[in-house]
Amino acid sequence: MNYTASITRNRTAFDDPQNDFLVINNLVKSFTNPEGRETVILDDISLTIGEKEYISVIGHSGCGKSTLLKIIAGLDRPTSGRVTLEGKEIRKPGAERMMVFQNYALLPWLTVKDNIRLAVDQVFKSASRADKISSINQHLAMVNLTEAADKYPDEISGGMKQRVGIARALITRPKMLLMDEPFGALDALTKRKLQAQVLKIWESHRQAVMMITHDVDEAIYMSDRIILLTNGPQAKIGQIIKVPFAHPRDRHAIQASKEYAEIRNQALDFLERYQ
Ligand SMILES: Nc1ncnc2c1ncn2[C@@H]1O[C@H](COP(=O)(O)OP(=O)(O)OP(=O)(O)O)[C@@H](O)[C@H]1O
Repeated sequence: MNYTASITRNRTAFDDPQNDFLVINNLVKSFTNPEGRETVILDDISLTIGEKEYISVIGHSGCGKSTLLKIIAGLDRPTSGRVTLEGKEIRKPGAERMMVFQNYALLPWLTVKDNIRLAVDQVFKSASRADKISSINQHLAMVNLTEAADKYPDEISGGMKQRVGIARALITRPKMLLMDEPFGALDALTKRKLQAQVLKIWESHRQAVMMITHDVDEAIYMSDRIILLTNGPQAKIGQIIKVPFAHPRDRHAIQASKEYAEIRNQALDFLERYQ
């Protein structure tokens, strides 16, 4: 395999040659505390994401990663700057952007199947009952949950709950998947299995992904670019690392390469510098 690592610093919007599917332009986000003092959390973030690109965002706790994701989801608004998806400004949540949360966010009184059905009913209001059932079954199978379809969330493991969250997000065919530490609450083995499963699904149905993670190996294994944020307040994009490995990826093959160690060290050095 011919890997060529290219590592760039301080790239800004429009630098990416892919396309301008999601464009974050000079985004600033501040919060005002109860005494009326304003703190700038995210400071002048500019970034362009391609429509089939998998992006990871890494940064120390509290730097503003979830805030950035929430703004893209339309759950919060920037203080200044703009975020556009296919040229349209994001002002509120929409079915073309789906979130996967770290703590699953399933409805405990609904079965696995019905948690997924809820998303289908909200997005595909006019689809026939037969089509909905067939799509739900297909997505349950995709994340290996067919056997658990009629169980309730408190009857299944954390890894299974996260697979329900992923199936629920994927079934609506969003153009962009927003994942906030999706594997953060899982044990090491379940985490590896689910990372591989999600990557395999993404490799066969590519869409734009922004995933927040604290795990450098996860970011390298899964993503096309890694966005490193400096510490808050006033966090900025400190560095962007392009991951040069082609998809589909084999974790062991890429980990054995010289480029993997190089990228890993770059990311860890950055995080150490901003401790
Ligand atoms: N609604 C809010 N009002 C006031 N301050 C907020 C609000 N939401 C977030 N913050 C502050 O903004 C900063 C960034 O928070 P955010 O949750 O985005 O960080 P994060 O990088 O995702 O952290 P972590 O890695 O720990 O999840 C924190 O200091 C947080 O206290």
